[in-house]
Amino acid sequence: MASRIVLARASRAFLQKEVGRRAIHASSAAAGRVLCLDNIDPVCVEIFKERGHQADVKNGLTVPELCSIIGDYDGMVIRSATKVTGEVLKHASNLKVVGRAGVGIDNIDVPECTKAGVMVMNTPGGNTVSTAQLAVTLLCAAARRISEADASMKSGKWERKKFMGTELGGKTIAVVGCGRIGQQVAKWAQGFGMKVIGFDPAMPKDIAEEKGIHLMELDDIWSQADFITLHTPLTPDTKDLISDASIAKMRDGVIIVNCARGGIINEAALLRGLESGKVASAALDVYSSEPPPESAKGLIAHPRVVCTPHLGASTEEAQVNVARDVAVQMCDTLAGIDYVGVVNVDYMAMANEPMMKPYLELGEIIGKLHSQTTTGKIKKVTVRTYGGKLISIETSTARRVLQAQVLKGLCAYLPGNTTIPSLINAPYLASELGIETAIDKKVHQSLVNSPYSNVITVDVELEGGRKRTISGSVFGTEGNIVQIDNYKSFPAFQPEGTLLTFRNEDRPGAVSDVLRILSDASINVARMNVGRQEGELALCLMDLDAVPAPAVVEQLKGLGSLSDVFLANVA
Ligand SMILES: NC(=O)c1ccc[n+]([C@@H]2O[C@H](COP(=O)([O-])OP(=O)(O)OC[C@H]3O[C@@H](n4cnc5c(N)ncnc54)[C@H](O)[C@@H]3O)[C@@H](O)[C@H]2O)c1
Ligand SMILES: O=C(O)[C@H](O)COP(=O)(O)O
Repeated sequence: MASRIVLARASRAFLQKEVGRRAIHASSAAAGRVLCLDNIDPVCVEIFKERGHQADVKNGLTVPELCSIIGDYDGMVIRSATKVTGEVLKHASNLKVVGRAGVGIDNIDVPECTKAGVMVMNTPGGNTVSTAQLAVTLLCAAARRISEADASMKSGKWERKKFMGTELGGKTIAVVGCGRIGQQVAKWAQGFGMKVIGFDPAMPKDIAEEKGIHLMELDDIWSQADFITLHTPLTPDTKDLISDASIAKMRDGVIIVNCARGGIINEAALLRGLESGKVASAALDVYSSEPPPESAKGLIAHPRVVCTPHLGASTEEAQVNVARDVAVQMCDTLAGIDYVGVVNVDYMAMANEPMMKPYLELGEIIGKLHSQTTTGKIKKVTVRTYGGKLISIETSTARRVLQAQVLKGLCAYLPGNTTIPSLINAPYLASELGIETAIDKKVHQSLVNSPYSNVITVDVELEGGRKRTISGSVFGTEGNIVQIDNYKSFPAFQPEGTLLTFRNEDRPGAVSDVLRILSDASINVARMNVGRQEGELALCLMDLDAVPAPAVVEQLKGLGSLSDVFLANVA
């Protein structure tokens, strides 16, 4: 028990620290510090300053330099150059949000950010036109061999016969990834009179047809296309999409354009395709490593490769767009007003809805109570919501945010957890700790025919099959615990501060022994609740005005009439 008390105190210190560190609610619109990296357009800093934040611009930082200063910042703005790794996050003790001024987030370790309770956002849309324009420019340049002809002329030659090109009109272009940029490229390709086919698992066929894109299975695309243009993110599914195997299925003389991400093309395979003549030409803006290493020089130097150094978003217009978007989005998020562009957690706006407040507070208390009044490893947590006002706010987002808040409370006191839990990382932490989670809309059997509405029930399954259930109900705006396991006649109560819970023999004197020990230790009992069950020990909860010393709890544990003595902090 002593070790549980030490843990409870340490965890409380943890939580207090967390409140100052991570809480992002509408009330905390205080000025923050934001670090702007990667040559972001100055409009970004202007907006942060207008909104009362301190914004520092630093370009070209080394990883150690970044690690040494990031602890001072609430927000960080990056483009593709800065890598947000676990190492950087270890030093980012105040960081709340990483804002990517652009689309690709493959330079950000998103799971590590989630684990650290840091939101990640991007600004899709701001550089769509710019990047689509570069893709079409490269497509034309590759089709008309512009860079070869340019190099030839610059070397003093006049080689009119050498650079025979190909027309786009009447040819088929495959757009792989039909999102914002892919659709824009498709539109302009149609302007050239091209037939557009495409592949995108997330795009409905009818919408694609409306946009003039004939969707096909990926495997069927290769043999149909004269041109292939890539517009997907780099994911495990898209890594090495262009490989020896896919190139072998392509038409002879195919032209490939990549303005999406290096890594989608296997560069060694592409070089082999160019050398064999299977691939007529390739146009590349992005590389598997940037700047490309020595080993990629053969590809870049190939005469039939047109290349640019990741310039898709490098137009004045796009840079202003993404810098403005990221600043506005981050200011709103830091103020708890809005969460546009956040990619790693989708329920923050719901969490800030005023009507959610009492439910979230109650859910967190139930989570804290569970982990502090249970021995044994927690295997599964099921959150149930039922009745009254809850019905009107019951969306899947509301239920998930409630589940996250319950898990936040639970993880704060869970042995084995060393990470500060937050609304952002709690579901991740629970899963890392091997806890299965579920949401259920059915009322728990202990509350069938109960008079309570607006009920949150949390069932916990422990290793070995034991189960525990705690239910709470919101009365007006106050959360109350209304049921623990199957104990009957349990008066509803609002837990505050320090709770002593125990099971006792249901006979005269059992509870008064406890009161005597507490009184000898000068600890006042603010409130007391007792529940009973036929043939079982009674359950007693006492709200204490002070935290008993470990020796006092040991004395209580020594009473032969008690079992399951726990001290819980629910503040
Ligand atoms: N070169 C540059 O400077 C530059 C600039 C902007 C964006 N980009 C890159 O371009 C990519 C596309 O940007 P966007 O704004 O169009 O993003 P987007 O999210 O609007 O579109 C991406 C599309 O790819 C699809 N997709 C995902 N996995 C796929 C798969 N396995 N196969 C086929 N399609 C798949 C998605 O469903 C989505 O429709 C981004 O990943 C970004 O990294 C590069
Ligand atoms: O994903 C993106 O938005 C582009 O790759 C742009 O990257 P950049 O901001 O480094 O130019």
